[in-house]
Amino acid sequence: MKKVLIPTKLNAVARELLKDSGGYNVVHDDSTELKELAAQHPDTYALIVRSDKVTPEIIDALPELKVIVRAGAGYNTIDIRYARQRGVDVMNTPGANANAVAEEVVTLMLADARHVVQADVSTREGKWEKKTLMGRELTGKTVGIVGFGAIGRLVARRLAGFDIKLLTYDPVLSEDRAEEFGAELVDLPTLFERCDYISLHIPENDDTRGMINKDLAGRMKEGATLVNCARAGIINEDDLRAVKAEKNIRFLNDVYPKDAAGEKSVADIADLMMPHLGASTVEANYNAAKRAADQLMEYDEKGMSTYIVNRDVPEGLDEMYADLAYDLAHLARQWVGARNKLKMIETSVYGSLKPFSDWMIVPILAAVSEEFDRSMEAAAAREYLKDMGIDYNDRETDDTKNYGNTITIDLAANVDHGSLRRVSIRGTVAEGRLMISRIDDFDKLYFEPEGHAVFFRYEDRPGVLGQIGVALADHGINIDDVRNPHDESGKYSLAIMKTSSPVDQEIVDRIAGEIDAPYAVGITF
Ligand SMILES: NC(=O)C1=CN([C@@H]2O[C@H](COP(=O)(O)OP(=O)(O)OC[C@H]3O[C@@H](n4cnc5c(N)ncnc54)[C@H](O)[C@@H]3O)[C@@H](O)[C@H]2O)C=CC1
Ligand SMILES: O=C(O)C(=O)COP(=O)(O)O
Repeated sequence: MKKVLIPTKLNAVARELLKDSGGYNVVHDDSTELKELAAQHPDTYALIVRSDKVTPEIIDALPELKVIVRAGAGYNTIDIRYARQRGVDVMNTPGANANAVAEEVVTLMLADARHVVQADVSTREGKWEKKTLMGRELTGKTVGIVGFGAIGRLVARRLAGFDIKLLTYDPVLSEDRAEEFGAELVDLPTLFERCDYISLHIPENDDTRGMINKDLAGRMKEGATLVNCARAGIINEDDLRAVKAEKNIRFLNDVYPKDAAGEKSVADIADLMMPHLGASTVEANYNAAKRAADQLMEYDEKGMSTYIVNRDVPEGLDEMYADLAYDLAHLARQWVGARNKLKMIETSVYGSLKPFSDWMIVPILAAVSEEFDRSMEAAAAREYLKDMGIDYNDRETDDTKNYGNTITIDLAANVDHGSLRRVSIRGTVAEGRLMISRIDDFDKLYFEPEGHAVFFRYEDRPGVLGQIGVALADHGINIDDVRNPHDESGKYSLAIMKTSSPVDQEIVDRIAGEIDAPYAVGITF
């Protein structure tokens, strides 16, 4: 049974669903520190968290860990890059708690506009501050939503009853789509200049950290309100502090650098502060818990999930093609010699995959270089290649060749005395399976890159397959499947054998010597 650790306050539905499925041993404990729980349960397979910090130390303490599910939206508290390096997938449950946040935003806006907290305190104290607590109405005001995702859209819908003028900024949103929500798509400076209320609904990441700076805050209208129920790091606190004093900005806040008791650095500038309660409703907690359990079970069934956030596959690209690019590059790298210095990578991407050809360098590089982190961007990959002195060429391709949706990867590496060793490998996805269709001149292979395999290229003659089979058997290795195509000239043969267990390159090299095969590779996909 797979062990699932839930070290957080999460609706019991997650625990129950997983237990009922019969496949999971669930440890749900929200009163012990995650660090301590990790030490107690090193055999944890999946971790389900909320805003709990998942550091490299936690990941390292769980050597069996395969997946982290963030029951919620923001995953900036999880070291997703480190998780990637360790082969751990990270998922979130987008939208599951969005309505709770949207309602919190409306609550904060109205509470501040009508001085609800202050009025309660002073009335309890026996005061009658009817004159000083004059309010403002939300109706008819201009509201700007930064980030028009699950929460941003719901804020728009919930506020619709107030007859507001709605502006939004989101780089992936089209004007037409914004219009469908009754919103005008504008740039960020315009949004800050025109709105009475601005609500932030973007993730915190390298692009958005400190995004709300002096320039943007300085554009706000006198007395306008800024709501942050997204993440603390998005706002440059000192810049906001400076502008707030000048312009009487109202600042309503739910989020902090750290989710913990203690003094808050924003206390002097925040007009309302909540202890990160955006998602803390019974309904959202149930939804997120259920989604976390359902997604985990689906992930285990299919071995894949569209909710994975640290594999970085672009929208519109079937994840399988990213895996294909990885497997092709992995095989090509072994083919040119895993320890030989790589000199050149060339990709030829056909059919509907063409728009993603630039991005393909990410899984390719992850396959050919252990240090490269698959969660990185294509631009970083190209920089990395430049630094390593590896030529990279994404070839223009011609679809009249009828190659369908295929990827070809050519690699060249330096062998002794500056000579180059090259390989060209093509593959596709057919019937939902990855297929390697060509290696150099060996065509129509349709070989599934899965499990363990050995490849030997040799001058064609009878008896070689038998020799390889006997040599493998001597090492206790069984053969599960064999292909033995000839190249176009008919002079060379390629033996592809799937084996019951991995075959050390040392054994492969010894067999290659016996059968005089200059190209020989043992690989596990
Ligand atoms: N206070 C709380 O308890 C909660 C806070 N959150 C925070 O809210 C954030 C948004 O959540 P969702 O709406 O569910 O996520 P989402 O992924 O559905 O939406 C985020 C939107 O932000 C947009 N975006 C990304 N970078 C941007 C940029 N530089 N400028 C403008 N827009 C940008 C994206 O295109 C996307 O449409 C989460 O990442 C999380 O940090 C989420 C849930 C609860
Ligand atoms: O889902 C999110 O991004 C949130 O910020 C909610 O955090 P929480 O689950 O309440 O710790």
